[in-house]
Amino acid sequence: MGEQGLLLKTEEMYKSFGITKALKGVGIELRRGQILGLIGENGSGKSTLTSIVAAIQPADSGKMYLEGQPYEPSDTMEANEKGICMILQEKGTFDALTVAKNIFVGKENLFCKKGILDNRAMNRAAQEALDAVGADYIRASMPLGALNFEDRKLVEVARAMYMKPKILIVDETTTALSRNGRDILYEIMKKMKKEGKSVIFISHDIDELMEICDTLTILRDGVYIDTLEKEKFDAGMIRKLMVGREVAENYYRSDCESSKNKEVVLSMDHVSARELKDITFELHKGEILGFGGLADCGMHILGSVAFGNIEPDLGRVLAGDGSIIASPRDAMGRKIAYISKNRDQESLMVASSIRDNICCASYNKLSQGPFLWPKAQDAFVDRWAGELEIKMQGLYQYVMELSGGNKQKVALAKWLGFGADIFILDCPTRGIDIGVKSNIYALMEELRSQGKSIILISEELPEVIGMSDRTIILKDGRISGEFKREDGLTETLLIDYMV
Ligand SMILES: Nc1ncnc2c1ncn2[C@@H]1O[C@H](COP(=O)(O)OP(=O)(O)OP(=O)(O)O)[C@@H](O)[C@H]1O
Repeated sequence: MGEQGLLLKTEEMYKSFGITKALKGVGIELRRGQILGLIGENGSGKSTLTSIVAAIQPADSGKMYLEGQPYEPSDTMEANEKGICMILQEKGTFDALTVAKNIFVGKENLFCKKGILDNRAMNRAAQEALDAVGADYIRASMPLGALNFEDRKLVEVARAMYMKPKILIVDETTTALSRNGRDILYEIMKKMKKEGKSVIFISHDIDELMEICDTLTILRDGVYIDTLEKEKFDAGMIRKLMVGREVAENYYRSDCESSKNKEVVLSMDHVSARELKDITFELHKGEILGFGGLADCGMHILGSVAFGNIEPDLGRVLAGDGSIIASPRDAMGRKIAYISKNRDQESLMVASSIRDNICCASYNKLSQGPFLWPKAQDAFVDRWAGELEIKMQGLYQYVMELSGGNKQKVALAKWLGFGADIFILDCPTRGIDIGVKSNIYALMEELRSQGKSIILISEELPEVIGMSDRTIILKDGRISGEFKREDGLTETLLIDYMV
């Protein structure tokens, strides 16, 4: 490749956070019309590198070139003006503002005349931005807080695309999107490529990366490892380069038997709540019960209702002893744990330490009378953070400073430490790298063999099929099918019940 085709180049990028060396001399190259995938284990430096390119934070040292010229943006506005936009891993929007104000946050002056904001013009332009990315069903004048998690992400996509970027950076966004949202994003990437623009795409899904990207750059522990062109893509090789050792491809359960225990530990009795309609099921002891469907089928609400977060309009959620679960307090009293898909907002206290997050559900266990024993807390956190291999500087580090996958591990560590008997896991491996993913599946099998029960909600059908004793498919808020593990399930069969 001649320098001519080169759009962006980084050289010798270094970045440390205290004792953590997030980037150790990373250089990458991005060509015009290229979709470049970035892959690496949790904490390998992907978000750090791309957020420096998008000027969200500065590097400690290193050089960047855009179209052959030194590129030294002082803030995100300047990066935007130079054609670089980034869609963040977690929430980058404000609930209290309208969709339009979120799209034009910081750019309100585009719609100001003599100091007065022309809301109608702003709404019109925002609607055009939404329509242009295929999210025309989202209304620009709505408050953002009224949208679901997936649609909020699309607002961010519309905001980025309104800037007509030359380089779009997509950081682990597809796992936050519905199928429809993913298709929208893939279309955008393909269109950019056709127009000679470029994309940096971060994902943990190797199949997705191999399909979408032209080139893959692999990072490990803040170090550049290798770059592969499409014709050299090989899943086994990519995994090996990422982790530094061979990783088995098949990490799901190998048995084909369903659990036979009939003891009911949790049930829903004709529950209707928001988009859920007339849901009845029983979860048994020692069972993994999978829920699958399209992102808007109601399965994410189901998890929240089962934990008592959302009150049913009709029907009841019952614990095994027949008592009603009407609040998270009731749920925790019955040893029920819940991990939401909406990780940073609902599963974690990101502005608190790792220690507080892991201990917060277990203070009863860690206290004696009114006293909390710091040493007991430290040992507790050490044990569970170790079990999940959380990459951190120390127990007192803020959760917001962790990489995405390590945040997810903190959420899991909290509930494992709590000693829950029932786990409601909504997209538990979201953003988690393949090495740790297999540990989480092994952990789920172990919990099951200890007689614990799991509700696994996931948009990844292979995960649901691979791990569940029984699978329930939801469609438009209703149960459309129920299958046992031994039924020889395939994705194709289940998709027929989803759409
Ligand atoms: N603001 C910060 N303060 C302290 N440490 C940080 C901060 N941001 C990132 N780090 C650390 O830098 C390292 C690299 O993190 P980064 O988010 O770049 O990883 P990643 O490859 O994007 O991971 P993931 O796949 O989990 O999203 C991690 O150890 C992380 O904890």
